[in-house]
Amino acid sequence: MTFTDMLRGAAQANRSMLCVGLDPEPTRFPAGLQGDANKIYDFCAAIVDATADLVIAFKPQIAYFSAHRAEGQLERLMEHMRRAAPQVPIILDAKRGDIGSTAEQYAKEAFERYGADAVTLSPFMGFDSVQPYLQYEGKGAFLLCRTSNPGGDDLQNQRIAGLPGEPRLYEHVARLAQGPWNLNGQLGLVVGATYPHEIARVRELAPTLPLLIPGVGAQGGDAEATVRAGWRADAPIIVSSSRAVLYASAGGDFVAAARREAERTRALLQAARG
Ligand SMILES: O=c1ccn([C@@H]2O[C@H](COP(=O)(O)O)[C@@H](O)[C@H]2O)c(=O)[nH]1
Repeated sequence: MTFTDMLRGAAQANRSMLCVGLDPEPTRFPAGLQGDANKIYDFCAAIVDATADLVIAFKPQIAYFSAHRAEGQLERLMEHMRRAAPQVPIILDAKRGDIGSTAEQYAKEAFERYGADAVTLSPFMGFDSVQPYLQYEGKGAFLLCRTSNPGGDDLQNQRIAGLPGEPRLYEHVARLAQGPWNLNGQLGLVVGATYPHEIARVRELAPTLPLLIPGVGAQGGDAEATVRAGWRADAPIIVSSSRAVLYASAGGDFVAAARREAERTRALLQAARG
């Protein structure tokens, strides 16, 4: 089964376009786990178990694990997600980008070591830095296109003078991903929920690609505008929220609170489809 098949299956089964992001920060854990980096697995597994029937995907962000020397816990968590929620695809948010020989190692890390179904990548180093990931049949790769942070303007919004029509860099990335770079239909794009106009533009240029859309919740992105701009019946969007779900409560009820916030966000997104 390919990553895209998994996405469609989870969207349908869970009636969802919500992705729960797993960004474990021990200082924000509830009492009993608080400050303890050895509890990263326990915290994340509890969130996974509470939300697995509500999501289209899970998105662990690798930095939150490696910063705490918790790669072993990430391996266990990936195994747990595959066992407890086999229908839900896992997007490893690693934002890799390097020369081909190094990219081969990063691809091996994402798909063989961690068993991710998809990975996030920076396209900045060009196609040969993306190609090694495409050797893994059925796996997905999301290219950063128009990111959710204000600094995304610095490069992504600049026009490329040498190209016909002087497209903005993010528009060029969207065209490449929809067209010549998408050799086996494995590519998707990352577009921030904080920029709904750009989501709409990316959707115009990349009508069939899955869009990974972080930025609702803690970053204040507009969930309804996001869906109106990006959702198409035949092209999934994966709207990701991390902190708003993970830290919905700092108390002993954090699991129930996370589920409530995931339910609330899922309902908001579904309702916006019109
Ligand atoms: O443009 C981007 C690309 C990736 N991210 C990642 O998504 C989550 C957002 O977390 P929240 O707590 O929901 O704000 C985080 O892992 C980022 O690294 C992004 O925010 N924007």
